[in-house]
Amino acid sequence: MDTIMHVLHLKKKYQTLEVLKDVSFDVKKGEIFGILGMNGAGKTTILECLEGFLKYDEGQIEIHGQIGIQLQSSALPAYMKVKEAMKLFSKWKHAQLDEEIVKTLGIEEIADQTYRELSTGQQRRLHLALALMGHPDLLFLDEPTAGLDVAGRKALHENIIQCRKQGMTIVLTSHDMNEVESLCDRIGILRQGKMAFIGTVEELAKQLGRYYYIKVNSQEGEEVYTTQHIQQTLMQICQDYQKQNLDILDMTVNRGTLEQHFLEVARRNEI
Ligand SMILES: Nc1ncnc2c1ncn2[C@@H]1O[C@H](COP(=O)(O)OP(=O)(O)OP(=O)(O)O)[C@@H](O)[C@H]1O
Repeated sequence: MDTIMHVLHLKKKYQTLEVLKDVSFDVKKGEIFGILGMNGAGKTTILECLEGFLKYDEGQIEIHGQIGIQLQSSALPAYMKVKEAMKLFSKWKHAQLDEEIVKTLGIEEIADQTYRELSTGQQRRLHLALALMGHPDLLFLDEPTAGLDVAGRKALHENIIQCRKQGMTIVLTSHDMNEVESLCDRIGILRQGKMAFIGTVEELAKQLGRYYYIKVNSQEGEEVYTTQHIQQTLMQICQDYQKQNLDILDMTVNRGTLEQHFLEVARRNEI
């Protein structure tokens, strides 16, 4: 897969606070890349450097293609109507939005409303619509679904997946591990100013999943076992339940959740 963006040895300080110490990663064409990190890790700082809003101190950013940027909340004048914002951006970008996107984002229904009258979900859909104008190759989304309800989040996820289907590459930040798991092809975990992990969710699990978590349900209730030796433990559990005359009603085995793995990497002091 071709690379659409190279980030090499990026450094950024705010006065004396070294937020980005040495950040390097590549984004492949057509993928959804998630930047993860605890509060204050520097996710927005990276995005703003990539978007060209923020001057960085050292390093290189190479982008092959046109970029689309999602506005922050309350970025538009409160009394500007949605259709006026669409017109303004259309003039500015010399582009129209596809009918299909206007429809799926539900822009027509809110066209006559002012920005201040929009709900958080409607604002986010408008921000996405404006970012998509001009068909960018690379779309930057900073916590695109923060503050949305389940239905709003699901709808926006479908829009994001649709963008990828149309060939767009997406770089997003998120604190929602379910969102990351369902949307992102690869993730980068930021810790202490560096990328502590870059790869797929499965690769992260493989790297960290030294333990198996076994959940067993019987008429006595639920028990959870943790083991490094899966076959031995499964046999042992079956024997024990048989001995006690208990029926295993349901059993699941996994190697920990993305949230557990993320926290392990994001909080660790040493790589
Ligand atoms: N303009 C600024 N001046 C000084 N410090 C700043 C500025 N912007 C951000 N910071 C600091 O830089 C650090 C990284 O901030 P940033 O917003 O990039 O983190 P983040 O990972 O996006 O956090 P969150 O998950 O809370 O949104 C924080 O400690 C923040 O306080």
